[in-house]
Amino acid sequence: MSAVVDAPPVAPAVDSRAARRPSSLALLLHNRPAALGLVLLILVALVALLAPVLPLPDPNATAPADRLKPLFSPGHLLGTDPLGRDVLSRLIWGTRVSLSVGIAASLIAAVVGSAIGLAAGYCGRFVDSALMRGVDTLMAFPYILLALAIVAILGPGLVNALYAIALVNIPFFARNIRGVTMGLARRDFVDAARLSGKSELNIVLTEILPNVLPVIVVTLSTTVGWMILETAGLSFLGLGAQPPQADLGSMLGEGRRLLFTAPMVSLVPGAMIFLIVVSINLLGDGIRDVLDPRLRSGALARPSARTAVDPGRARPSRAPAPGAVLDVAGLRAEFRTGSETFHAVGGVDLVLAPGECLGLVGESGSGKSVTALSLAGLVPSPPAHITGGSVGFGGEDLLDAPLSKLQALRGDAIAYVFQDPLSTLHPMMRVGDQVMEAVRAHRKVSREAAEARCRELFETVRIPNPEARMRAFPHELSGGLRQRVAIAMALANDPVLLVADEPTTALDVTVQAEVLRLLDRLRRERGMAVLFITHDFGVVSQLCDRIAVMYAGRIVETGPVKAVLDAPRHPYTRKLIDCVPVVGRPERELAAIPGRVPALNRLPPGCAFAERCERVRDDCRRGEIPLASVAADRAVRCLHPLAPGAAA
Ligand SMILES: Nc1ncnc2c1ncn2[C@@H]1O[C@H](COP(=O)(O)OP(=O)(O)OP(=O)(O)O)[C@@H](O)[C@H]1O
Repeated sequence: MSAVVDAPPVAPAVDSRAARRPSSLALLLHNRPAALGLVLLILVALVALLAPVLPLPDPNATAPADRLKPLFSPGHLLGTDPLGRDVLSRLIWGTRVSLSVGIAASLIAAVVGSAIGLAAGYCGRFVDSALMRGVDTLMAFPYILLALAIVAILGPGLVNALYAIALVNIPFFARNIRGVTMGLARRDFVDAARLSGKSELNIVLTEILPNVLPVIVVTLSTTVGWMILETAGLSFLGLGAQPPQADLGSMLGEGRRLLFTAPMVSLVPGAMIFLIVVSINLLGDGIRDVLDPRLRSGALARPSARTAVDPGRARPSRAPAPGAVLDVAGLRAEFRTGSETFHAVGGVDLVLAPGECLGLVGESGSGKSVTALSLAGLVPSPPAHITGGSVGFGGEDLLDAPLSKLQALRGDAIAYVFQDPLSTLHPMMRVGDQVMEAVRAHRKVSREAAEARCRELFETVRIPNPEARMRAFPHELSGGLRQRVAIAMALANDPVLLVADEPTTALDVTVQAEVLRLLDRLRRERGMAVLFITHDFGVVSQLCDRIAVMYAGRIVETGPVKAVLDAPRHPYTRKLIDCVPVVGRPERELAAIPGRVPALNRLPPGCAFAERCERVRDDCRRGEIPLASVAADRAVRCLHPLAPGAAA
């Protein structure tokens, strides 16, 4: 048994720190701007809360003899205002008032607005129309005019300003929450709750509300600052806090007339408003990041145009495979989220000859898609990083190629077809236009020529009545037709390599058989190499020349399809094949594979399948296990492989 590939060892990554999920507070504090906002806000709130016990002069006690004292005067650290009142004392008491009013108004707006949004979004129809027309009416007036009108009716005063600010902000919450609720109300888990006999109110409170809550909290955290500003605005206009009570807005208003002679009187409350609003906004952004796991993992961050490749990555030591279309060696990719690292691809080798079809199979999460997407740098970074290996294509290593080269190859020499065309096709564009766009992205051709090419492609993939179908939108086509459109798009520029990631999983068996026949015909006619990702051994045996079985990010067995399926050598391949039902053999026992795939952030040393393997011995758990040649064009990553004659 000779070693085919000496892959660098997988780090025995049992890092207990990495395995722990960081708490929300830890994540919040990890975000520096948010942590700064939190600290500032806590400081301001603490000082405001402690106002009654701090040794401050009476904020409302006037002393005309002490009027407009400058900063750092004895007994008046921040000076005095035109009535001789201590500015520091008024600032602290005013901050207390402004914070309370801003937070109270936000809470009222959040509770009432969210209740309206939940009711409108969940009930729909008449309730939605009635509630939303009311909300639209509120939104139709400029907010400050509306607040002025409300205060004019109720009379000036801080409490009335609070009601006014809360009221004008209700539509903001109502609209946001209605939108989110409408999306959730049509989801399967809500139908399941209804089927379980839950009442509508119960569904709203236990199914919808918990899902909406992060949105409410995020909206709240970002609007408190805004409401403090609005309260200050009303007080500035003399409609909020009434003399002698201090709040930040009224202090600003009082200092306005002395802006040039005694600027500190207005600059001090202005600076405090700025500080509070900035710290709340920084904190609000941090809370949003923590509450949304997609933001935390980087999934919502705009991914860079290519997967990040570590500059000092481990390079393969083997010679390039002669004549191969694709020559992947020692490919390693990982996801870094927070303090955790998931080793999704751990040293994969793949070689594809022109016109060859290689089936990449393995359980869900084994790293098939990440491998396939890494070829053209399509795994989103953050959080992905390619940490090792090479991707030989067209005589160069694509991991070293500049972005412009990758962009020129994508959709041209390397094309992809995915499982769900509905999510990859543009919902608002006619399918013909999308295929034409794919052609024109890489070829300088006229619209007429692109249209003719599109028609030709639709005929190639056997879409009936191509003229009419070209004008259809994706949702107007059946699943099978949509997948044919996706294949036509992939073929638009005669790719040398087609990567098909479970392209038939969502289709029924008859359509699946048609699409497979189509792919088989196309690759034979065009000499196109196909990397076909699937869970389905039936599909592999029908379409592929060779098979590569993946487990926990590594190829564990590879060889010609018939040889591997007839007599698998790796116990994992054997188990996978045993899980497949065979028509006409009801007596055959279907054995589920016991145990689970190991966590990719805690891969064990040695064989990753050891825990689930009946043939495991001590040496399996020690050190690196190479992918070793066991016959012509066959290799297995196992120290104790099955005997060659052990037929499946
Ligand atoms: N954006 C991501 N952040 C963190 N981990 C990810 C991300 N994308 C994929 N992974 C992880 O990488 C591993 C490999 O995923 P991949 O999609 O390649 O599996 P797969 O074999 O194609 O599975 P399936 O057959 O279900 O599509 C999985 O454990 C997955 O959880």
